[in-house]
Amino acid sequence: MSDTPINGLTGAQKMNGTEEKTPFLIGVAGGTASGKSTVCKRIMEKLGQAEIDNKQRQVVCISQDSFYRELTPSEISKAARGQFNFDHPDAFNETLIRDTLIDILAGKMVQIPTYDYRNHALKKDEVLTIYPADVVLFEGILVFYFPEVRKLFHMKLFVDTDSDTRLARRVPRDINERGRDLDQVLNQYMNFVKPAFEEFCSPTKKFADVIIPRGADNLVAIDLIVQHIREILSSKPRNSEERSLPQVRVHPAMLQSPTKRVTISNDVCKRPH
Ligand SMILES: Nc1ncnc2c1ncn2[C@@H]1O[C@H](COP(=O)(O)OP(=O)(O)O)[C@@H](O)[C@H]1O
Ligand SMILES: Nc1ccn([C@@H]2O[C@H](COP(=O)(O)O)[C@@H](O)[C@H]2O)c(=O)n1
Repeated sequence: MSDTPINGLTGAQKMNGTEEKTPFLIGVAGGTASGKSTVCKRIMEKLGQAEIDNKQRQVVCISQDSFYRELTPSEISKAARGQFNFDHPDAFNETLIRDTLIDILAGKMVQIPTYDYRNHALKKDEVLTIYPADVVLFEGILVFYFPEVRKLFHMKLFVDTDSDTRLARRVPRDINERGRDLDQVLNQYMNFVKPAFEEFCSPTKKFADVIIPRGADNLVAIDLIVQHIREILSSKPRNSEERSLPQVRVHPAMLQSPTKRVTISNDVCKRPH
């Protein structure tokens, strides 16, 4: 990458006396079950990154769901009844998303928790360590919603899958993987997911540089994106030893964790169930 400033950051920044490379940050937005994480997974696979050890990876993927804010006891009981709006921007910790991405752009290693959809809470004892990489994919329903976050991306993708297909995928996924029953999934969808998609997510499509119709089925779009990433990677140093790992941002939720930390090292795009 050249040293031409992109989004206010330069390709190489001085940190603690060490030259740090700024990763190329790609935002991947789209409605629920549009295929965001599947698209990221395909990109990682095509780049031969899926099987590589976390520390050595040049491309990493992070989910916005790791940044759901902690709920109060009354919100947790609402969530258990399917009456909490997880699709509203207020459900996320915007400041932490921004600060974490800024650290990543500064070449720092960060630690983030994974998300437990069954208990509507962060898994404080399952930590995903994100080592400095050349390309970082950040995927989620509202990654383009917050202006302070949106402006950090070098490239913005929007996965555009029709809402019938998304609902048809969400129902079995939420029942099989997220511990929900059919009534709960449909009620939550009609009361919160669909209206919030229309109000908050869909309007962010206009910020995208590339819209990917049909998600992971769109092999042409994925190949074009992969080709672009290859060009970025070919201009970056290969040797991960050239990077230093000076500082770690630890997600505040993990500071309260009394249990041991598990570093998940080989998940392509961690979407816990
Ligand atoms: N192109 C596809 N064809 C069939 N099933 C798909 C496709 N893309 C995603 N899925 C399935 O749909 C569900 C949601 O996909 P996922 O990639 O997790 O979406 P998102 O990250 O946008 O929520 C998953 O069960 C996934 O396996
Ligand atoms: N406790 C939670 C947290 C989130 N959700 C739903 O997840 C969706 C976002 O994840 P995708 O993989 O579908 O992009 C979002 O639509 C929330 O409704 C949930 O149901 N419970």
